[in-house]
Amino acid sequence: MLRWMTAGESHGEALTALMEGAPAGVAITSARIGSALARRRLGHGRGARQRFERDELSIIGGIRHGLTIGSPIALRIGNSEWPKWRTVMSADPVPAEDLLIDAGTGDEREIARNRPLTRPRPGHADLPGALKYDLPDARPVLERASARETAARVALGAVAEAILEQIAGIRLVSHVVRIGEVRLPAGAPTPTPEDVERLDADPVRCVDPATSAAMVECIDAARKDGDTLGGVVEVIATGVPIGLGTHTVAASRLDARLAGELMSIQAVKGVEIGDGFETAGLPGSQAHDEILALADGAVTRASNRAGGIEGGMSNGSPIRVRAAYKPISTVPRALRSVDLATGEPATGLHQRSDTTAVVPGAVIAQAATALVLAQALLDKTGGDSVTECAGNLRAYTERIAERTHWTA
Ligand SMILES: Cc1cc2nc3c(=O)[nH]c(=O)nc-3n(C[C@H](O)[C@H](O)[C@H](O)COP(=O)(O)O)c2cc1C
Ligand SMILES: C=C(O[C@@H]1CC(C(=O)O)=C[C@@H](OP(=O)(O)O)[C@H]1O)C(=O)O
Repeated sequence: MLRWMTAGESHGEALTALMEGAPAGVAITSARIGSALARRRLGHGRGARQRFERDELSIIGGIRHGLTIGSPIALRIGNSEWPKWRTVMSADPVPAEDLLIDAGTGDEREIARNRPLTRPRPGHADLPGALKYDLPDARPVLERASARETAARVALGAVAEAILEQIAGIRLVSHVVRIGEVRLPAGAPTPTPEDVERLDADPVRCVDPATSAAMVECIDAARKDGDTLGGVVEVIATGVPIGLGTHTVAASRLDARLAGELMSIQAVKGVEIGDGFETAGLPGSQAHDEILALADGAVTRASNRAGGIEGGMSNGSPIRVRAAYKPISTVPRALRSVDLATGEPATGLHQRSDTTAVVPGAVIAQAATALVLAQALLDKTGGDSVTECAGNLRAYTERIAERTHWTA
């Protein structure tokens, strides 16, 4: 079974990403993983940190000469800003005087880094985390809650996309469909994997230039107003064979697995499969995707409102999922809070923040989707090598083609 895990803190030395269960023979390079990491850094609405921080990728294990070798894949994403955080985030104890609020440098940013974080931000992990883990300072909580962790998941997502592509020809694309109140109009074209370069070039990863301009304006207005924004992203996977996931075990349903993984992304508060929320209001006669033809393994449907999943299984149509991001909780126009050290009224901590995470959020949602689809694909095909997995998939699809070959 394909499994993955990440470790590391936002301002720590590095993030670590581990993947177990990838077959041997998947072509993947640090350039390909690096370009996924670079894509996550694109987009209008992020704060200063994205401009100066660099992801320093190294492949530690599981890949040799550009091919996976079947062993666990280990990736390290070093943080170029580590020297500034070496004391605050030291794993070993440090002398108390080094952690004084003003360690003598007189540098305001240095002072801010060292100060205990006792003014929890409503919407962030600070308050429940500090109380649950019995910590006087929310620093350790926000360090791990931070979406910096998504760099590790995006790196793993690049491996997952290579697995999907090389075994089954499955490809993914992600885009932004809403930021604040600005929405992609109904009827706008749905992007395909061929549109990736164009989407990368757009400041808000939007297919429609007029909507993109309105989204940029909306982000700029929020920033000027000391506020933050949320929005909605969509991920589309094409070339998915029938039968990934299962109706037989609740937790193994493909839609359940996708929803769980997407919901695990920082700030995601809603997941939609296909037109889930809209179809809730339609009569059944208009809500489903009529089957127009079934021949030699190919299914023709009148629509794809189900987002390519029926009964917890892929149905051969493109998979289409959406994730709703809430607005960033470090609101410059700080929200009311209570100081954890004194119990006195305070305002939530604010040093710097993104205005919106929706644009990188699309890329992160794509990685999450790729990981779940790769896991479901390998569940279906089994196999220790790409050749074996692809052969098993071929035998299965040939059987479906055989079953749906109608002779007069
Ligand atoms: C790409 C990305 C960037 C984010 N940047 C910030 C930020 O600058 N400030 C902030 O308060 N939250 C930011 N968040 C959201 C927090 O990480 C998230 O709200 C927090 O961990 C609490 O988790 P929850 O919102 O899922 O409940 C970001 C999220 C993502 C996906
Ligand atoms: C570093 C990243 O995102 C960070 C995620 C984040 C948060 O609270 O989630 C808060 C911000 O960091 P800071 O509080 O240090 O300014 C973002 O920059 C990244 O995505 O690479």
